Amino acid sequence: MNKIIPVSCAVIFFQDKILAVRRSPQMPLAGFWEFPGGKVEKAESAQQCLQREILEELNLKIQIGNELPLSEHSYIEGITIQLIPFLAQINSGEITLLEHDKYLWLGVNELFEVNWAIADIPIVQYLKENWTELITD
Ligand SMILES: Nc1nc2c([nH]c(=O)n2[C@@H]2O[C@H](COP(=O)(O)OP(=O)(O)OP(=O)(O)O)[C@@H](O)[C@H]2O)c(=O)[nH]1
Repeated sequence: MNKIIPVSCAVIFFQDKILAVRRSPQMPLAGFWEFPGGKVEKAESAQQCLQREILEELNLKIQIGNELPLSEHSYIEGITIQLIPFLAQINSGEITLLEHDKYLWLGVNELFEVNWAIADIPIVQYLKENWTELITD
């Protein structure tokens, strides 16, 4: 039996760059870069989850935009992570790393300079291919 775990994540953009965060040593997949977000809980939408997680992880309030294509990956047999990415912009707050240990703003030519979690790679590739249409201020 395969279990699907929906995970919302935010592609936060600002001045032609997107925000990437690094998983800290105490997290699974430590050292890998990802988009901030987390598992969608019962009784919340993917967007509600994202507002909650971004506040918990970065102390930011965001405005959520379009949903981007899903990416699925199975790190463990029988469990599939279904990543649901949304474009987002910061509404208020300063980035405060409450769970991750590093963040970077990446431009289109820097996207692959970090070691992304495997499930993120198709999303990053999609961003690279559609950058101008997607990431405009
Ligand atoms: N948030 C987030 N998780 C990702 C990404 N890519 C990716 O493979 N994942 C995986 O998706 C899962 C999300 O778990 P999480 O630890 O961020 O979520 P959470 O805060 O709800 O976790 P918890 O309830 O286990 O504490 C992890 O297995 C994580 O490695 C990504 O870009 N963002």
